[in-house]
Amino acid sequence: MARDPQDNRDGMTSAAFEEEHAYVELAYAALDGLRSRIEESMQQALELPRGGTPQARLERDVTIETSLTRLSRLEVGAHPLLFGRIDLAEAPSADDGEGDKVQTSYHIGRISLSDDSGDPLVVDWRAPVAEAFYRATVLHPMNLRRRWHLAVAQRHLVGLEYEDLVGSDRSDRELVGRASLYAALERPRTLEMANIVETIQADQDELIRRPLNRTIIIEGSPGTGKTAVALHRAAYLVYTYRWRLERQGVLVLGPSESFVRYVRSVLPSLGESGVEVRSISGLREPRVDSTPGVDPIAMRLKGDLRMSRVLRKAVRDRERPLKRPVNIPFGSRILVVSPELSQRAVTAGSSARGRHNQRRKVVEAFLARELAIEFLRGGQLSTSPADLNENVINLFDDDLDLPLQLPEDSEEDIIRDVVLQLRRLENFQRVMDRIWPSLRAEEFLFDLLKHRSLLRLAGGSVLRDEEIDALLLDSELALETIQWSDEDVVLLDEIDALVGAHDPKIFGHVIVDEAQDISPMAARVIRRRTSKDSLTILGDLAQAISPFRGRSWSEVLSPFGVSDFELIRLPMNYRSPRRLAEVADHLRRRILGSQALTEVPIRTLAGSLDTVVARQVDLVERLERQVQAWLEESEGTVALVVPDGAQDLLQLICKCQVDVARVFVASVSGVKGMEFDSVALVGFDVPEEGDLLQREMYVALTRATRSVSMFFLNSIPGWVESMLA
Ligand SMILES: Nc1ncnc2c1ncn2[C@@H]1O[C@H](COP(=O)(O)OP(=O)(O)OP(=O)(O)O)[C@@H](O)[C@H]1O
Repeated sequence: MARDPQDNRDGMTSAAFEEEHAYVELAYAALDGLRSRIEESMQQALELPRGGTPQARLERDVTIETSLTRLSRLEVGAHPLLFGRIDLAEAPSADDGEGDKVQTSYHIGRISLSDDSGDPLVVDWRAPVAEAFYRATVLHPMNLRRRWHLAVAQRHLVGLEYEDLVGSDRSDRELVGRASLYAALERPRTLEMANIVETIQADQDELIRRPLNRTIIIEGSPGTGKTAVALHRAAYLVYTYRWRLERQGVLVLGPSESFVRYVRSVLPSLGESGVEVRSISGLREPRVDSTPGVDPIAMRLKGDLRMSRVLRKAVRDRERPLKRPVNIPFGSRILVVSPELSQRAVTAGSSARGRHNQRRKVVEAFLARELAIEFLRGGQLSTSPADLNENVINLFDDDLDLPLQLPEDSEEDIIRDVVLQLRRLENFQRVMDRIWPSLRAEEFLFDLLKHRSLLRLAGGSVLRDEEIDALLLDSELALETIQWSDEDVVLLDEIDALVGAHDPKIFGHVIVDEAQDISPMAARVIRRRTSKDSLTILGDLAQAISPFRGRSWSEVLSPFGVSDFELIRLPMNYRSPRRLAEVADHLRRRILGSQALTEVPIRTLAGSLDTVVARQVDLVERLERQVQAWLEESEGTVALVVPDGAQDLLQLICKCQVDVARVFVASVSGVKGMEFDSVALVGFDVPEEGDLLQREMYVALTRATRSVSMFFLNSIPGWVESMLA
């Protein structure tokens, strides 16, 4: 990185600086001008008289709609409008029109802007021309002579630097915009992730700009920028394939609601609103409040692919003929639904197309028609006093508009009339509910998980007895008060699909972050929302902490129905300071064994890691002191993390009196994918290293950008001591 040769010591008065300073002002003035022109035309449309021809009304609505969309695309908030400039080595030939101005340098920014004559003032970072800004290296200069990095704050240029790409002897692995990158990496964190658009590195850019209709897996250890790549790729795809993705949209999936909150401001800060960011359980419509599961056995079972067979069978079990005949009083007659008739109705439903709830109509039509034919043949005359009573009521029931048989009516007319009346009859619907009920996922799952007999009927051939026991809900629970788990919501979504309750939205591209823990059943939730083979999957097998940990990428991917994918590794760690990277590397090798590859930590900060033994009685106080010290040391954030399942400990440390705007308290699953300046790991004291605890420790420890303290409640386990030695 070099400064402009004419720079004086503070670099503020050089000719280049002045020139860029003026350019930044010009670009902001153009942005303001464009915004006020759009606002003006929208205002004019709003002031038009309300009435007018339908054509005029339509035009006005379109003007308002387009103005609002254009304004939202020009929204850069407090972020710099532009941050880079590229100078071309050779000007492109101007063969597309005589007298065209040949552009030899471009400014790169968050959005595209042109001057009054239509020449680009700022080029959107996602446009093809901007690619060289991120990717050019000395070995592959991509026709760049020089690359500039502009630091802009509050609409003014405050710093300027450049790199020469020709005539320099730097190696190809050079970081792009080193000074800006380091400044970004060293800044204190907030509880919301920041975008990296100004400092995207070449290998990240290459992944961000991969074409749409592919499945790629991006793996990398913690801090290699997977989430950053995921979000910038979403913004890139929406921009580049706008005409295809405008309606369908792009979906980014994260591991939890806290993760969704953590990343939610990145896409708006990139000026992109066409991307939905959700957790998997947050995908289902209508939304169900759910919490992460606590019982690993039930969690594993509910995520197991066998559940799709159990649920399919459970739905079929609700499509069942009557065991005994049922009488339906109808006028002065009794129509009998025999087991044999109900069986034929079920068979008609089973062989029809569509899903369970839609096929109910077929069953209903079949049954009503058969009964109407019976009616035509005379049915049975009612004799029982109860029936007669009901018949009398039926006869005077306004709703029952009994078919009046006129001589000219054809048999078909009469049948049609009877069918209509039967369908409105409560007794008839009651029979329908017995043989082919209309199913709602919540009630259906609640019934299934509450009754051993139903579970055994549905799952007896694929689940063992102890597995059925593990799935059973507490018999005291009521549907109105049940707390669904995230895994239950995955099952609800499967049931929706089986019964045809809600048709899920299909996205043009789906990006799945932290995919290592996606259960096979959750993969089906995603697959139902994905257009074929247009997926970006990101994750790290060493960070798998769910009951499905220990799988290979092929195993993770198989329930997605994708067999053709490319696996790419991100090579650099942008998060961990040296000491933490070293310990993390050690843990990674213990978890993955010989397959563990090491990423290059690029930060120079040493960082710190210490251990504390605290007794339960003074744990809260000691944590508070540590948190206070960290908060005074830097403006950043702190996380207090306990192992998953340590509910009591979590409740205890929630008592810490801390600044909630900067301190986050959670178990390991709740901090997956997130980042904090300092992290306290609390209660990881297991004498023997277990696979799960090591993985959880790995996830928790690698959240920190500066310091980690491990608080043990008994003593420092030997395996931890030897690892830290
Ligand atoms: N090119 C870059 N410029 C500036 N910051 C970067 C860049 N790449 C990554 N970072 C920063 O590095 C940190 C780690 O990135 P990110 O959270 O995307 O990593 P990750 O691979 O998803 O980690 P994990 O596996 O732990 O979820 C973030 O603060 C991110 O902003």
